[in-house]
Amino acid sequence: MFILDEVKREVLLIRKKRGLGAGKINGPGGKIDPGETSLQCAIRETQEELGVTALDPVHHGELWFQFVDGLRMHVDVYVATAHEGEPVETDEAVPLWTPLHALPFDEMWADDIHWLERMLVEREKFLGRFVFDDDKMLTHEVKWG
Ligand SMILES: Nc1nc2c([nH]c(=O)n2[C@H]2C[C@H](O)[C@@H](COP(=O)(O)OP(=O)(O)OP(=O)(O)O)O2)c(=O)[nH]1
Repeated sequence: MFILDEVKREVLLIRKKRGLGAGKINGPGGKIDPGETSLQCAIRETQEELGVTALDPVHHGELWFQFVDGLRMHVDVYVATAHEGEPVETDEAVPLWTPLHALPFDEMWADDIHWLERMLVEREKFLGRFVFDDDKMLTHEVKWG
């Protein structure tokens, strides 16, 4: 989930403290619970990780990851331009309001540089496919529109 402040031109990121991608900067998110939609999951994870409720999130993209060890992962990406509550640090994450022109790609997942800024600035929708060997991205392919 990427929450935007359109006036300040900032996005609410997190530094993740534990779980997959611990130490990395990312949008809030996590695994779908039984019976939940991906949208409900993204809203719940954002509440759990930051104490903030995203309002009217829009589905903006899909990430398909193939890891060489066989693991596959599918991630739905949402953008919200309104929210309730002020972000707080939790056991899971530190909130980071970040200018859209200064996204910290060197501390993010390796694929993010290929879609995140264009999605947030141009508000385009996308589909991304990536092959990873552990943390290292081997191939990337992004389709827009
Ligand atoms: N931006 C971006 N996000 C990614 C990438 N890979 C990846 O798993 N994510 C997201 C999807 C999830 O929101 C989050 C990983 O969460 P997870 O489901 O494995 O982990 P978690 O430990 O937080 O899960 P949970 O126990 O809270 O459900 O990171 C990536 O390459 N780029």
